[in-house]
Amino acid sequence: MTEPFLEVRDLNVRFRDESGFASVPALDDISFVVGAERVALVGESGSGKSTAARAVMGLLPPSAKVAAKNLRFGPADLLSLDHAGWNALRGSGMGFVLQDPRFSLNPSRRIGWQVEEALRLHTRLTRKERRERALDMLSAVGLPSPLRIYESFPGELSGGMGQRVMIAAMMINRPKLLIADEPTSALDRDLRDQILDLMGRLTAEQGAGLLLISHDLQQVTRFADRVLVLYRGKIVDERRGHELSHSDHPYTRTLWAARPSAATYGTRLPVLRRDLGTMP
Ligand SMILES: Nc1ncnc2c1ncn2[C@@H]1O[C@H](COP(=O)(O)OP(=O)(O)OP(=O)(O)O)[C@@H](O)[C@H]1O
Repeated sequence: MTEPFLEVRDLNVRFRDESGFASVPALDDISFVVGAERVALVGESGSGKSTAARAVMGLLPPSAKVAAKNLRFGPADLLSLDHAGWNALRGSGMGFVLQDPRFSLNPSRRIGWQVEEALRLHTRLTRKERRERALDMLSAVGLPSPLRIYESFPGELSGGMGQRVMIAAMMINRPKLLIADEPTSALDRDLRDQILDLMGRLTAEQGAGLLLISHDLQQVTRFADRVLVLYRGKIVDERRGHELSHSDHPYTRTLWAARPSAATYGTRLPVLRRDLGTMP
């Protein structure tokens, strides 16, 4: 692996409610790195996948207490970044694709304006250059008639097209890391692999890393270089993607056995029973 872009060491997150901080942390000292590769975080519902992604993106709510021995993105210490530092990082170093583009795209702005945003905020490109880059990017993500899409509003696009637009907007300024939190779970089954492959291809072409949060073990097995398995806020297993199905770890085996069938495909992983005797 190349030099990692993201380094997470002993990341601990606790949420607070009216009665104080939860006794069980949402993330219990997890450590991992991501370089120019595809890393997936999997685990049942509530295991901490989204909390890990949000901690890395600086998007946890104020009720979260975040501590870590090390939480770095390149030279940036994420624990001490101020508002301006986060804005700079989010527009140029890291991109995010979330579950449903309807919540990420501004419904009242044209697609072109939104795809160009990172260039407008973080580069000195002229209006004409930005437009050219945006049209190239819309074409690179496989959208037909980029010019028409450029002039459209989000409400005129399907979910799959919206997700392609998000990917274009996130990759246009060549980030070092793309974080995708369940990016395909709102899409029809036949679109899921296409969208994932698109993110994989663009990140590889740009020499970037991809951190994928997924509950779809089948998808992850095919796609990820490395898979980190989360259970109750801890990383309990780490495998190469294609090795996940024959992991000898008891929790991974249970998770694999509980993966949705064709009939239940797309649903969240169930919360598994808690009496896995040999669990760490
Ligand atoms: N804003 C919050 N306030 C309080 N507790 C939270 C908050 N967000 C997450 N949690 C708790 O943190 C733990 C991890 O949740 P998280 O959403 O990260 O899990 P997940 O693996 O992403 O689950 P899912 O697959 O259902 O999205 C859970 O116990 C959850 O209830």
